[in-house]
Amino acid sequence: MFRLKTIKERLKSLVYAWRGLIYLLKNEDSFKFQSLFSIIFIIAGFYFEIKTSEWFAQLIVITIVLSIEGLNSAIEQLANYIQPDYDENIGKVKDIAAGAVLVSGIFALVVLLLIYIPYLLAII
Ligand SMILES: Nc1ncnc2c1ncn2[C@@H]1O[C@H](COP(=O)(O)OP(=O)(O)OP(=O)(O)O)[C@@H](O)[C@H]1O
Repeated sequence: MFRLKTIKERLKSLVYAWRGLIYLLKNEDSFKFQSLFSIIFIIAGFYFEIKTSEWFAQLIVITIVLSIEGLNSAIEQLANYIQPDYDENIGKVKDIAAGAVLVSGIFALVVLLLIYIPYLLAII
Protein backbone atom coordinates (compact mmCIF):
# COMPACT_ATOMS: atom_id res chain seq x y z
CA MET A 1 0.00 0.00 0.00
CA PHE A 2 2.77 2.37 1.08
CA ARG A 3 4.82 1.47 -2.00
CA LEU A 4 1.83 2.08 -4.28
CA LYS A 5 1.37 5.56 -2.82
CA THR A 6 5.04 6.28 -3.37
CA ILE A 7 4.78 5.30 -7.02
CA LYS A 8 1.69 7.52 -7.35
CA GLU A 9 3.55 10.44 -5.81
CA ARG A 10 6.47 9.85 -8.15
CA LEU A 11 4.14 9.91 -11.15
CA LYS A 12 2.67 13.18 -9.88
CA SER A 13 6.18 14.68 -9.70
CA LEU A 14 6.69 13.64 -13.32
CA VAL A 15 3.49 15.47 -14.30
CA TYR A 16 4.73 18.64 -12.52
CA ALA A 17 8.11 18.33 -14.23
CA TRP A 18 6.40 17.89 -17.62
CA ARG A 19 4.37 21.04 -16.89
CA GLY A 20 7.64 22.89 -16.22
CA LEU A 21 9.12 21.69 -19.50
CA ILE A 22 6.03 22.82 -21.44
CA TYR A 23 6.27 26.21 -19.68
CA LEU A 24 9.92 26.56 -20.75
CA LEU A 25 9.12 25.63 -24.36
CA LYS A 26 6.19 28.06 -24.52
CA ASN A 27 7.54 31.06 -22.63
CA GLU A 28 11.33 31.13 -22.45
CA ASP A 29 12.91 32.44 -25.67
CA SER A 30 16.45 31.29 -24.78
CA PHE A 31 15.19 27.76 -24.06
CA LYS A 32 13.16 27.75 -27.31
CA PHE A 33 16.21 28.94 -29.27
CA GLN A 34 18.50 26.32 -27.73
CA SER A 35 15.92 23.58 -28.28
CA LEU A 36 15.74 24.55 -31.95
CA PHE A 37 19.54 24.45 -32.18
CA SER A 38 19.54 21.02 -30.53
CA ILE A 39 17.03 19.69 -33.08
CA ILE A 40 19.18 21.08 -35.93
CA PHE A 41 22.25 19.27 -34.54
CA ILE A 42 20.28 16.04 -34.09
CA ILE A 43 19.22 16.27 -37.76
CA ALA A 44 22.88 16.99 -38.67
CA GLY A 45 23.91 13.89 -36.72
CA PHE A 46 21.64 11.72 -38.88
CA TYR A 47 22.66 13.55 -42.06
CA PHE A 48 26.42 13.07 -41.50
CA GLU A 49 25.91 9.63 -39.92
CA ILE A 50 28.13 10.53 -36.97
CA LYS A 51 29.66 7.75 -34.84
CA THR A 52 28.06 6.35 -31.66
CA SER A 53 30.69 8.06 -29.49
CA GLU A 54 29.94 11.35 -31.24
CA TRP A 55 26.22 10.85 -30.61
CA PHE A 56 27.01 10.39 -26.91
CA ALA A 57 29.09 13.57 -26.81
CA GLN A 58 26.45 15.54 -28.73
CA LEU A 59 23.53 14.31 -26.59
CA ILE A 60 25.46 15.01 -23.38
CA VAL A 61 26.26 18.62 -24.33
CA ILE A 62 22.67 19.22 -25.51
CA THR A 63 21.35 17.85 -22.21
CA ILE A 64 23.78 19.97 -20.18
CA VAL A 65 22.92 23.19 -22.06
CA LEU A 66 19.14 22.69 -21.92
CA SER A 67 19.22 21.65 -18.25
CA ILE A 68 21.31 24.63 -17.18
CA GLU A 69 19.19 26.98 -19.30
CA GLY A 70 16.08 25.60 -17.57
CA LEU A 71 17.63 26.14 -14.13
CA ASN A 72 18.66 29.66 -15.17
CA SER A 73 15.04 30.41 -16.12
CA ALA A 74 13.88 29.08 -12.74
CA ILE A 75 16.40 31.33 -10.93
CA GLU A 76 15.23 34.33 -13.00
CA GLN A 77 11.59 33.60 -12.15
CA LEU A 78 12.40 33.30 -8.46
CA ALA A 79 14.53 36.46 -8.52
CA ASN A 80 11.76 38.45 -10.27
CA TYR A 81 9.23 37.13 -7.77
CA ILE A 82 11.17 38.02 -4.64
CA GLN A 83 12.52 41.33 -6.00
CA PRO A 84 10.78 42.86 -9.03
CA ASP A 85 12.62 46.19 -8.48
CA TYR A 86 16.24 46.99 -9.20
CA ASP A 87 18.51 45.29 -6.70
CA GLU A 88 22.27 44.92 -6.98
CA ASN A 89 22.28 41.46 -5.33
CA ILE A 90 19.52 40.18 -7.59
CA GLY A 91 21.50 41.46 -10.56
CA LYS A 92 24.55 39.54 -9.32
CA VAL A 93 22.52 36.33 -8.83
CA LYS A 94 21.14 36.61 -12.38
CA ASP A 95 24.62 37.34 -13.80
CA ILE A 96 26.06 34.26 -12.07
CA ALA A 97 23.24 32.04 -13.38
CA ALA A 98 23.76 33.46 -16.87
CA GLY A 99 27.51 32.80 -16.47
CA ALA A 100 26.76 29.12 -15.85
CA VAL A 101 24.74 29.03 -19.08
CA LEU A 102 27.66 30.64 -20.90
CA VAL A 103 30.12 28.03 -19.60
CA SER A 104 27.93 25.17 -20.79
CA GLY A 105 27.34 26.94 -24.12
CA ILE A 106 31.07 27.40 -24.80
CA PHE A 107 31.74 23.77 -23.84
CA ALA A 108 28.93 22.63 -26.18
CA LEU A 109 30.22 24.76 -29.03
CA VAL A 110 33.74 23.32 -28.71
CA VAL A 111 32.43 19.72 -28.61
CA LEU A 112 30.11 20.29 -31.58
CA LEU A 113 32.90 21.92 -33.61
CA LEU A 114 35.19 18.96 -32.84
CA ILE A 115 32.47 16.59 -34.06
CA TYR A 116 31.39 18.40 -37.22
CA ILE A 117 34.53 20.11 -38.56
CA PRO A 118 35.94 16.80 -39.96
CA TYR A 119 32.57 16.02 -41.63
CA LEU A 120 32.34 19.53 -43.09
CA LEU A 121 35.94 19.40 -44.36
CA ALA A 122 35.18 16.06 -46.03
CA ILE A 123 32.41 17.55 -48.18
CA ILE A 124 34.28 20.72 -49.19
N1 LIG B 1 16.03 43.24 -10.54
C1 LIG B 1 17.23 43.48 -11.06
N2 LIG B 1 18.13 44.22 -10.38
C2 LIG B 1 19.37 44.44 -10.88
N3 LIG B 1 19.80 43.99 -12.06
C3 LIG B 1 18.95 43.23 -12.79
C4 LIG B 1 17.64 42.95 -12.34
N4 LIG B 1 17.02 42.20 -13.29
C5 LIG B 1 17.92 42.02 -14.24
N5 LIG B 1 19.08 42.62 -13.97
C6 LIG B 1 20.30 42.62 -14.81
O1 LIG B 1 19.91 42.41 -16.17
C7 LIG B 1 20.46 41.17 -16.67
C8 LIG B 1 19.43 40.49 -17.54
O2 LIG B 1 18.36 40.06 -16.70
P1 LIG B 1 17.02 39.44 -17.25
O3 LIG B 1 16.18 39.02 -16.13
O4 LIG B 1 16.40 40.42 -18.18
O5 LIG B 1 17.53 38.17 -17.99
P2 LIG B 1 17.78 37.91 -19.54
O6 LIG B 1 19.24 37.70 -19.74
O7 LIG B 1 17.11 38.96 -20.35
O8 LIG B 1 17.11 36.51 -19.67
P3 LIG B 1 15.83 36.08 -20.49
O9 LIG B 1 15.99 36.68 -21.86
O10 LIG B 1 15.95 34.58 -20.46
O11 LIG B 1 14.66 36.61 -19.70
C9 LIG B 1 20.85 40.38 -15.41
O12 LIG B 1 21.88 39.45 -15.66
C10 LIG B 1 21.26 41.49 -14.44
O13 LIG B 1 22.58 41.91 -14.69
